[in-house]
Amino acid sequence: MAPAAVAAAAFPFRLFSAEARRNTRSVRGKRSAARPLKSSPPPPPRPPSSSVGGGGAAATTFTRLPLRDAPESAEVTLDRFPTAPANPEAPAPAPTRGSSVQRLDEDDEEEFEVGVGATSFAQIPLRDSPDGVELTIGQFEARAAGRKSPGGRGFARQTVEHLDGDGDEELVVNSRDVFEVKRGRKALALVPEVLDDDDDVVVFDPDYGVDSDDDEEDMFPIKQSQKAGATPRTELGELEYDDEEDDDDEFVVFHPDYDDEEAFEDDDYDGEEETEEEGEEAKGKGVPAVMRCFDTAKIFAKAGDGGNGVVAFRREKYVPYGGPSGGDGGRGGDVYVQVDGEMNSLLPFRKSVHFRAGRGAHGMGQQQAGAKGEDVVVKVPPGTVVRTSDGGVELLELMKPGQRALLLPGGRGGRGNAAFKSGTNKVPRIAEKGEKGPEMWLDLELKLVADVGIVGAPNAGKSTLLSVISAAKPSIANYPFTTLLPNLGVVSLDFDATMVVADLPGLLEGAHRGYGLGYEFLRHSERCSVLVHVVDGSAQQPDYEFEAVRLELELFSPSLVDKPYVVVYNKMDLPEASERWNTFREKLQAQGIEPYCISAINRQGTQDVIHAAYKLLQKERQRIRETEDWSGPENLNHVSDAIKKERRAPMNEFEIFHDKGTKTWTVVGAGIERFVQMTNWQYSDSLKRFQHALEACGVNRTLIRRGVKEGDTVIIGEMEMVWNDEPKSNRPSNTMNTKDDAVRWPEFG
Ligand SMILES: Nc1nc2c(ncn2[C@@H]2O[C@H](COP(=O)(O)OP(=O)(O)OP(=O)(O)O)[C@@H](O)[C@H]2O)c(=O)[nH]1
Ligand SMILES: [Mg+2]
Repeated sequence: MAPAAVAAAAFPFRLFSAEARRNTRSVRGKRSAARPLKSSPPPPPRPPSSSVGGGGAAATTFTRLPLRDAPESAEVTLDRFPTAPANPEAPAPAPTRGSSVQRLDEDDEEEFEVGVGATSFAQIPLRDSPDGVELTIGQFEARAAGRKSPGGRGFARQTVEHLDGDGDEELVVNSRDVFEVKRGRKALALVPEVLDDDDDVVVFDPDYGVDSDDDEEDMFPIKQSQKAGATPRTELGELEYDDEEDDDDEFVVFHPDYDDEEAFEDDDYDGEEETEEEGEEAKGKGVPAVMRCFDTAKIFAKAGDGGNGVVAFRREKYVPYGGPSGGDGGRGGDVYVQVDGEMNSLLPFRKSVHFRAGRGAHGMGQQQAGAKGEDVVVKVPPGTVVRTSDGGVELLELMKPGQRALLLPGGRGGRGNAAFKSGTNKVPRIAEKGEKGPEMWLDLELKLVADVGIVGAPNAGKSTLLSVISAAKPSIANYPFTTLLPNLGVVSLDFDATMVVADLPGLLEGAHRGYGLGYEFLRHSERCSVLVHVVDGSAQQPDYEFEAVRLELELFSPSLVDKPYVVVYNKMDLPEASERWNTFREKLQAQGIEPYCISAINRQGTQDVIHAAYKLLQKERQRIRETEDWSGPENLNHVSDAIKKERRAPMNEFEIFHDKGTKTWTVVGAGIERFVQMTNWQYSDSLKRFQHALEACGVNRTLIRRGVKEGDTVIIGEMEMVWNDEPKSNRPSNTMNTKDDAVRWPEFG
């Protein structure tokens, strides 16, 4: 049943745009003709309408634009007015006119409905713009034919990119209709270029993040230029419907409330991507290229939506009244994050940004449940920290190869009508939609992971030591703070064993409070299993220096001083160092420490240090293994646990916000919003159940108590309704207690 018809039921709410809200992002049609463009920028600011475009493509072309926004039988005429071409010399395109109605398949996931009028077709001119400028290319009026029309005004906009100098190849990066209806809201339509099937014509789908596919990687950045604009024409004309063109177009119509900004929210391609070369230079000053490129990444993850449950009844020979047999939808696929020991950078995430698990299959007749959606595994290198992009909350720290976390659990499948059978309702005409899978943007950061950290005062010779024991080439100089960022080196031992050694910036007194450069890197040294403490033998008081650095470590974190460590007395080639060696050694021996002496620069004594450190490392690894066995595996699924918990939120926990100006009441509550999201309005029993739910969980009562008035708007999740004061007798009050209609609550989990 169409939502409009459902609305006629005698309940306090009249539905007017539930489906529109729900479908704000759905897309129908041929994807090949109009592929989402990943690297599209948000639309540029509108050019001043007075400036006439120059240098645009010679040809103005047309596309047919199906606008479907109507109840089934309504007819809408959409009049459109072609623009003045960007090139004033070129002839203006002929006005065209069209009117048609199209009914989309209700079972199709990608169908959409919009609450403004009827389906109609129109032609609008495309591609008459200079590069990268958003143009208003036509204006039109929309009205419903043969009935009192809501009336409205609209215009079409597009942004074009010319791919090469001679203008042969071009790309419509953003083309949409904007129309306003009387309520003062806006509706947007994204339209594809359909004249040819070339892949170079791409429509920017604001939901592209969710629909990404691998091809998108080939997209190139788009440079924005604000060179010119075009003049919109407002002259009226009639559009002609062109039968020749295929009408299997992809298009999106947004709900009136849909916000322009929001449409591009998922697009994290900020200026950096567009002007990669210059952008990075400017941004990354002073940061080594390797650090700024590969140590952070931003990705989008979405768990699969649950499949829909269906309504079906058994129809068999000799079984005259077969019961309900609609199966449940399958669960959506999950998103996992897993540590891959082979990876050592976040570089791959520059290319693939979107990770979407598959949606669950819909239920079928004969009580067959739909299949579960496919899981997706995001592979990250060891040492990856996962945070929410929004707010920077740390979610996971994934250090060891093989670690795996369930990050986003797939949406539950909707129940089919077989699940709604009860003693009082033997022919339930109701089924749920699948639950939406959660989605989020995530920031990944790769932390330094080294087995051994070289610590010590500035200028002690830490980098020199690393340079002689590994192939690393850190900068070495005779002044403090030569090392600004940690250097990593892989040390190979004789017996085919390796360890990763980090040379850290020098530690000063006060480092634990942020003095010097050491603070950031003390955090890194927390991840090392073993420390090598280098002491400058040529210092005035080497033992005092040693104590000071130990104290800094302790003040920063007691766990650091508890780490096994090796003390290395350096610069033994210098006379002042060798003179003080014995005193130093005795002092440390008194504390139970056996120091090593080396001349890093001459590579003397360094092998002993390596072996000593490696021995400690092996012991430490063994210890970690044992304690891990004892403490059991870490629970890495707390993010999905939290999401699952929220899914169980009771429906009667909600808050109501009232906006007096717009007479809007917004009901906010995870439980009730989930209920709304899973309600499938195409089934006749759904509205009844929904109304019962509102009664039972106290939404109606609370609204009445707070003074809701006839005609006020009530919004719950994706559902928007108008409050209707009904005569008492029609109120569905106490329906919970009536016999004929037991309310079945959604099962959470
Ligand atoms: N004579 C002598 N000089 C050394 C030795 N090891 C390092 N040096 C010198 O000490 C100075 C500092 O060396 P680095 O390796 O840069 O010291 P660092 O500890 O990394 O210093 P920061 O990075 O500034 O904390 C350089 O001039 C080195 O040549 C050594 O064994 N003998
Ligand atoms: Mg150094």
